[in-house]
Amino acid sequence: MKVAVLGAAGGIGQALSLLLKTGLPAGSELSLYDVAPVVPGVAVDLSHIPTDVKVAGFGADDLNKALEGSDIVLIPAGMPRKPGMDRADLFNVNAGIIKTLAEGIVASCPKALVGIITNPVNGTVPIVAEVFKKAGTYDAKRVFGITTLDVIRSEAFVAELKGVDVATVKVPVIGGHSGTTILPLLSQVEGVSFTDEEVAALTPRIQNAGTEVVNAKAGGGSATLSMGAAAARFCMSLVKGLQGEEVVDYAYVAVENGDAEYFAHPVRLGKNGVEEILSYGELSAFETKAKNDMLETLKKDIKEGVDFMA
Ligand SMILES: NC(=O)c1ccc[n+]([C@@H]2O[C@H](COP(=O)([O-])OP(=O)(O)OC[C@H]3O[C@@H](n4cnc5c(N)ncnc54)[C@H](O)[C@@H]3O)[C@@H](O)[C@H]2O)c1
Ligand SMILES: O=C(O)C[C@H](O)C(=O)O
Repeated sequence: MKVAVLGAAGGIGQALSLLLKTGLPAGSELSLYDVAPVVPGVAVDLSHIPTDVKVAGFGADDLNKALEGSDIVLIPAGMPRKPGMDRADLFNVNAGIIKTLAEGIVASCPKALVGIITNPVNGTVPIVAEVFKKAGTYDAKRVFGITTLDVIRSEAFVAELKGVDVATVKVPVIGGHSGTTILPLLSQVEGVSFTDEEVAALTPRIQNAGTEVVNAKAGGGSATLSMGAAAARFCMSLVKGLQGEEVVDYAYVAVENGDAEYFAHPVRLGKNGVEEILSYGELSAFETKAKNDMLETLKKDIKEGVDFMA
């Protein structure tokens, strides 16, 4: 199993690479790519951890070498937010980065499963899909926007609010990855119930959790450690799927006849990536309204990504 991390020298990239060095199955290869000159050093540093995962670092000119033969490519490359910015404000800078990296994937590992972290995820996932379509290598089952951070935050906040063991909490989160497009389905959390007031307070807390971190870091970036943990967890779901295990996880994927062209759903993962897009089930009246209200924003974000490649 070869996993490539593009943007591996950044805040997320380093945390994620550490977790993959210690968590990937024995015999795996971890390929670290970044335009920052520190990336070979990150690889050397990680290589001193005694696990059976081989690490190599690749600098700016070696994207193709970094990607060659990859089964999974994770992309946390690009600029993070500062206080006062929306994720959409990152589009102009990050769209070009994502396009270049997607072109590298076309050239070197067109069959890889690709997990996109770079914001704004609502628009960067369509860019990757459009690059692959242009090249004739698109397979909708292999392209994922990673929304696991919304899921793990929901688990943490629900456990904290209800005083239950976090290991037992499962919270479905659908939609997109910004503001109101993030829709936690609190009505479907098993074993606990919420008052209307709790739902009205917890839903925006989950939706604004990224901003909570951005403000707390006071200009020093956005979530990196929790995102590293989230991306590592999602990567392990992809790995298990590739190994033939049946896994269900949440991700922002292309959906036919869905609420929008791309929408985070529960998906059944397997050897080909998405084996089945599962229904998100019944929504409460609160969730139905929240979903209907955010669709215009989500569709606009998606169109921005598609139009960038037109
Ligand atoms: N999907 C999510 O839930 C989620 C969560 C947190 C952050 N993010 C996003 O992830 C991105 C990275 O955040 P971060 O905190 O790690 O930022 P960071 O600035 O710490 O790291 C970004 C890294 O990308 C590298 N980079 C820039 N251009 C590149 C290119 N063309 N090729 C390869 N590498 C390149 C930089 O050199 C840097 O090392 C941001 O866009 C941020 O908004 C997404
Ligand atoms: O909020 C951000 O800008 C980063 C990330 O999307 C998050 O949810 O933490």
